[in-house]
Amino acid sequence: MVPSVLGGRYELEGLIGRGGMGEVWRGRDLRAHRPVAVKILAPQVAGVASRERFAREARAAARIVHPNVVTVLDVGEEDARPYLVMELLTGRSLADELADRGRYSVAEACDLTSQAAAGLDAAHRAGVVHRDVKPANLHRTANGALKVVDFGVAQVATEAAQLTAVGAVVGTAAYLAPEQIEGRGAGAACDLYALGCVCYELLCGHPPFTGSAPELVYRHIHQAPVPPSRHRPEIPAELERLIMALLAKDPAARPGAEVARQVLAAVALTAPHPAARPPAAGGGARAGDTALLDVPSFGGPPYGGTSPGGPAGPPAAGGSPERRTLIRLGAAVAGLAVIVIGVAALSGPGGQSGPTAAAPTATTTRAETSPTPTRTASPRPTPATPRASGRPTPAPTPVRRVYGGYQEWLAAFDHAVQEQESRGGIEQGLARRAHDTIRKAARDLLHDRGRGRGRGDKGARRVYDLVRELQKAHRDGRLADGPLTSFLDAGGVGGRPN
Ligand SMILES: Nc1ncnc2c1ncn2[C@@H]1O[C@H](COP(=O)(O)OP(=O)(O)OP(=O)(O)O)[C@@H](O)[C@H]1O
Repeated sequence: MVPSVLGGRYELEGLIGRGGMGEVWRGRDLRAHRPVAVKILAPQVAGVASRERFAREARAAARIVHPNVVTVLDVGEEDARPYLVMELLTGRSLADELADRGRYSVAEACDLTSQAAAGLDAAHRAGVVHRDVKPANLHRTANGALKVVDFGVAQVATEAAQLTAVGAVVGTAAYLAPEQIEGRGAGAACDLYALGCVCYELLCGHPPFTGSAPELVYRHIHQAPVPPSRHRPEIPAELERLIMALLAKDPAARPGAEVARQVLAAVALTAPHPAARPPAAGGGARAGDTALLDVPSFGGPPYGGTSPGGPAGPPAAGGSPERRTLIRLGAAVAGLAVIVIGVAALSGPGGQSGPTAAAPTATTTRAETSPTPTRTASPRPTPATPRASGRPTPAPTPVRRVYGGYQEWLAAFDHAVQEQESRGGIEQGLARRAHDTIRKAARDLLHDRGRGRGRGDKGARRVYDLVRELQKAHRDGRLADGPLTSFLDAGGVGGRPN
């Protein structure tokens, strides 16, 4: 029996679902007058030790404020049953979606997994490990944002289970890292292993290992996964390398969440977008041969030597492959970021002034849903000053300072177009052209790979023309106010057209 009001504040309105740990209810915060979701721990996992641990984990989870992590609002206890109050999510879990629709397109799978990686990165930096990453704990909201739910709950379940059955492992066997199974500690790297399993499943329709629980245990520990491209030949090579690295048996050999996010976001951007370009029937050549991001290996200590269970630090210092990759990418994009800011400067009112908003305050449109933007541009960069010839001079603080790179800025641009499409207010043809231009520019940029200016320059100019076209469409009423115009306003590409 569950009381109808918890803590004198949260009124329960209806059961959303039941899991191994308890029940999730739709409710209302009577004090703040807003809808909430309430997770109530099942009695069998609500022993005294578990209750204390649950409260600790919930408080830790509440520290993670990120657009890709469900917001924990409160934690309490009623009749010896601990409960957790969260933001109420719209949409459905990826497990439900997978069951209904089967595998995802490469672009969509990478976009979703990159969002999950962003959430995990924020958690790991806050010292919180999820330990039960799986499609059922990844929730896609109605506006397309992905939220990781159930942080820290698995640890409570593990401890509760160990009280009753020595050696019991809690988690979903298909996503358990070898070190978790063997009880060698479940640090941040176990979330990366599970993320690799999830990405594999979104792409192939099934996780890397299947079978009964004992078979799964054996396979996670001893078997090499079948490369996902054997199931789906169009999987790009760099994506396959990432997935195989995430599935490394040795936790120290797995990449960190931020590296995973970058690779996934880059692949999502350049993989064929089903809405814009339906994939050719029957597969065909491996798209990975037009590699985007060179990620030769993920050797080295991705967690900077943190102990199991500790936070994932930034990429290892010195010459680790991860770091070299980032530096190479940075070198490749820096010149172009400057060009784009430069041309943006020309698009300001009158065509002469500096960029009106070269210092966006939000990273991507997804970040708008967060009460606290994840990264902010501070201090405000100095605007680029166009030369008399119209060619830009290098901007001292390029966009990449805010977006992490031109590639990422393009990804945010593309995402803004997608968001605008999902809300309406943009002509279909215009949206399709925008996706095509942005993705082609991203491909051209990677083609250059730091070899100096070439196709990437042309791509940057096409992006500039696209911005102009969108501004004109806004003036002509073919593009309504929304996520895309906000992006253009905030993204260092000139002021809103008059
Ligand atoms: N904040 C939320 N807002 C809306 N629905 C939610 C929220 N959190 C969880 N749910 C939904 O509630 C249902 C039950 O979730 P719960 O976490 O208890 O179970 P599970 O994840 O399916 O299983 P388990 O806890 O055993 O891993 C799921 O359908 C889940 O998508």
